[in-house]
Amino acid sequence: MALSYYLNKIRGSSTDAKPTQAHGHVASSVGLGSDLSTILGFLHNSYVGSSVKLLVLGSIVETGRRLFRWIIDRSGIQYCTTIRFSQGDPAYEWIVLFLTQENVWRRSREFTVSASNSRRKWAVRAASDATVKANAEYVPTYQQPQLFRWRGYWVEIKRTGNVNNIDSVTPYGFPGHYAGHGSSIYITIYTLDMNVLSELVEEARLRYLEVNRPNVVIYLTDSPQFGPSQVWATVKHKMRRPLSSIILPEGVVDSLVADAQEFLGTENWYIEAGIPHRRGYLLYGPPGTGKTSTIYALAGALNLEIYSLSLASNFVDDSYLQRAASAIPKHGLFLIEDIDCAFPPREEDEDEEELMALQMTGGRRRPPRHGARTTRSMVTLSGLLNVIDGVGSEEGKLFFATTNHIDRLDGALLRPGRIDRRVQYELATPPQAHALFNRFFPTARFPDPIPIPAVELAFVPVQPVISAAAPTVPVLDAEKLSLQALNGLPLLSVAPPLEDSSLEATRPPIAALAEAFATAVPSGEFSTAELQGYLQGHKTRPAAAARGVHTWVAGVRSERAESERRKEERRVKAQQRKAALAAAAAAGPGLHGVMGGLPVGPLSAVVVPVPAPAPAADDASAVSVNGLKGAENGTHVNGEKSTSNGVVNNTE
Ligand SMILES: Nc1ncnc2c1ncn2[C@@H]1O[C@H](COP(=O)(O)OP(=O)(O)OP(=O)(O)O)[C@@H](O)[C@H]1O
Repeated sequence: MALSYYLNKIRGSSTDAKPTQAHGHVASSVGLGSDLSTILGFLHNSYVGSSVKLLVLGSIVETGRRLFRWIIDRSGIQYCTTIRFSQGDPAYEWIVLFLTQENVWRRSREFTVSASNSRRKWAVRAASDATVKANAEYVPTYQQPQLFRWRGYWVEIKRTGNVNNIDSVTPYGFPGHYAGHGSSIYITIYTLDMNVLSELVEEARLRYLEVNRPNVVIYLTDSPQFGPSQVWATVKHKMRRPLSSIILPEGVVDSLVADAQEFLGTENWYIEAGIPHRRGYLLYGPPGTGKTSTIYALAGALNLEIYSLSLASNFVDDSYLQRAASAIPKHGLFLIEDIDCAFPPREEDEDEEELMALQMTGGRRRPPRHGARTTRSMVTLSGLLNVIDGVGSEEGKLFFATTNHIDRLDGALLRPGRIDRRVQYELATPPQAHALFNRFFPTARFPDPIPIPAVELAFVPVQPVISAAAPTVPVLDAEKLSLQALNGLPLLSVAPPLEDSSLEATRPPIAALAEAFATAVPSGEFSTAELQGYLQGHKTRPAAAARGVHTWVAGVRSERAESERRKEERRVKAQQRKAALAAAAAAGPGLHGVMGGLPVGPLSAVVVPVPAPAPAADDASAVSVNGLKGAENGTHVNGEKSTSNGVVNNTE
């Protein structure tokens, strides 16, 4: 009754009679029958009826869908396969390149733009004109699932992450939300054939190798923002460097390459001999002698990817190192640069560190840490050795370490099985200087000047040039000169009378200049990098480079002497401060502060004996701590004078 009343109301029935309470069974069944017919009639005629029908139909379809899904799941029928690629894993790189080449993100209308750099961003081509120089990269920030055809199969791509957050653009160009996890790409292939998936991944990998053929791929570690398993999150691509560009004593590079090649090709031998298939190399020597360059060139020659890690990074501890090593794929080259920073520093460095610690703690000595290690790395020696020995370094991995301080390394690291080969790098020798000069000035680009016959020179209409600074000689650019001579053109003065230009015009052959350069470079005094830096300043002027090298050598020597002097001064001062701070700490509560690295207190004064400084030419005076000049043998601290034997004069 009540229902029919309200239905009538909705239909605009004129019956306004209020529903009355039915009494008795008959009355109520009659009422129900009339309600039902009213409802049916209502459903038949109104839009509400259509909606209800739709609702029922939808429910049936959804139930059917769920039932179908349930049957598929239970019966184990696979109609598609999904795989996930996580950022930080090398396979992520392959698939991103693959998708970019397949033009999957073509519908994107949102991009992040960044200046081109060596970090790989699989950006889309913004300009249709290929001649437009790609100074910027346009990386799509499109997150919608994409469907495309590959070899006749439907493939669906999904990406995770907040793609609109430009700040969180990854080195790969795919933005995401990185609060503890990186971006992932899901690929679903609609086929029952599982092989198709692995074929797709293999094709992606091959394309990646092909694209990177001219490059060496270098994976670097990043702070663990991409999650615990994603350590090699930064990828760089460097042009391959030919092995011939590495200038080392005869045979060094070749034997390294041959050794590594042999290692990679003898996996079975290692297995049969029961020896872990890995090989460790240590390249050691002064900075700038070519250690890193050798490794990069070797990796390029052998088609290896480099996984480079610095132990000094503040997020690299034992467990991170372990994870990083085990994430390196087979035939990856694991590189640890400056491996010495996992070892205790030498005494003098320790002094400086201790001094800093004392200053930071206001003169109070910090309790020594357990293990008494003051290294700059969080990695322990045992952690490092475990990684070199352990699972992480097996599976055909080459392990390279570099150091400038082999003396700091523990013997345990250097034993065969961990480091199988050591290569010492030295400061440049004259033959290296010679080879470097030839590399800078190849005769193909700097042909020997064609000797001008005297009779021909007599007819050269040279403009006399008057200059106070330079001699008035015929000034001829070497290259133009030879060209003109070859073309039979009259020889003319073609350059202003700068000293360098005149030098170049009349220069001897490159071989003679290289010889002169090599003779002028003292053996074992300069690194190859330093010589390279010098020659870079004379890129097009071999004669000037050869002539100026004497002056350059003298200049660098005097700079070094000056820097040595300053270093010694600093060392002495540091020792004095250290002694003063130690004394202040020993003096106890009377002193309660440190100012400018020196202890200060309200009334107390401490005078401590300090080691006599090395006599400096410009500072023959007694030690001055606290900015006051000392007298005789005494040392002033807080304005008071000590006695010659260092006894404390306390003013209190
Ligand atoms: N032996 C060499 N042959 C060719 N180039 C060299 C050589 N040594 C140094 N260089 C050049 O000097 C620069 C620095 O070299 P590299 O980084 O390889 O030196 P390193 O020994 O690894 O130095 P560090 O110990 O400081 O890492 C590079 O540009 C490289 O081209």
